[in-house]
Amino acid sequence: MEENNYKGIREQLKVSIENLYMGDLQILDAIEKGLQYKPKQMPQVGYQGVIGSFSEDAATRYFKDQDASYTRYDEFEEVFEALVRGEIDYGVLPIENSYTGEVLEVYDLIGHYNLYIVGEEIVRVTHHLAGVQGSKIEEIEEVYSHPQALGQCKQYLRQYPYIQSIPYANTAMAAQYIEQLDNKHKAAICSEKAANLYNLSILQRGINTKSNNYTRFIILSKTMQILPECDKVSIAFTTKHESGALYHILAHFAYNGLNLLKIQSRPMKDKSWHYYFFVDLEGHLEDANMLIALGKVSKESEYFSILGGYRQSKKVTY
Ligand SMILES: O=C(O)C(=O)C[C@]1(C(=O)O)C=C[C@@H](O)C=C1
Repeated sequence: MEENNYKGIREQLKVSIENLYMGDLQILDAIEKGLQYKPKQMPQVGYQGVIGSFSEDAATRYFKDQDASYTRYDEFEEVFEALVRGEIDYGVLPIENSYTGEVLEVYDLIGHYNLYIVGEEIVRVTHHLAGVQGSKIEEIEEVYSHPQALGQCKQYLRQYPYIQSIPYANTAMAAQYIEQLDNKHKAAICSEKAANLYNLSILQRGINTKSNNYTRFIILSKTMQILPECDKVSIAFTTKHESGALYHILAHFAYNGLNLLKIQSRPMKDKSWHYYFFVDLEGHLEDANMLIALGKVSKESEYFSILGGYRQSKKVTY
């Protein structure tokens, strides 16, 4: 009598997913490693700016239940470098604001460094105009802040066309600089915490154009770390330069019932008019439909990388 080789649907599904990743099995290995990760006690966390920045706010909110220690860096790229060196376990970086949009430098750095997104935190961003003690709005000639913050307060600043907006590395670093300058003609746009810490007086509160002003921060790590409740997946890929290439890739998300949350393109710096696509999808890296779609996309794209699976940030309630 002939033997029945029926393996069961689950077993067959596993084999067909494995076949889909043939030649790219390291992708499945990285996911499996990510699923086995155990949260580290007392992590070292890095962010750009100084205390009082929105990045510090995002970092301390995200790691509030862990006994984390924090290291500050002057530039976004220094946070990436510290992660690669193993100096910190996590880096917290702004990626997108609800009003001014993407922090493009951070997208470009994600494309350049092989790091993973392991979480995200959305924070409410309220900006204040702050000057040295005794200064008055009418006397301000220059205002310093991060370009994103200047953009988020543009409407307010338009009332004072004689005030020059000067880009600075970070909102709280701008506040610290104003304290050092001790000049009543210069001001910073920063958080209330930064104004208090750097001994500035708030000349005008809440100057952001939209009161519902939020910035989404990502948490980066050297390894994939997938929590059980993960409901968001980020990937990066490049397509062939031919008709329908992106359309065909996006079709895999539609056919597998995946909701696309965001798509962003960025130029490949060493290949003119070619682009990296960064895509966020709703779902879990353990789901069969997700693995099938990503397996197909990896086969059809010239470059493909899973940036991570993580939990979507909770709604901001403060
Ligand atoms: O963290 C800070 O305070 C920053 O200056 C950075 C940053 C950003 O790059 O988006 C963070 C949040 C706000 O959107 C404005 C500026």
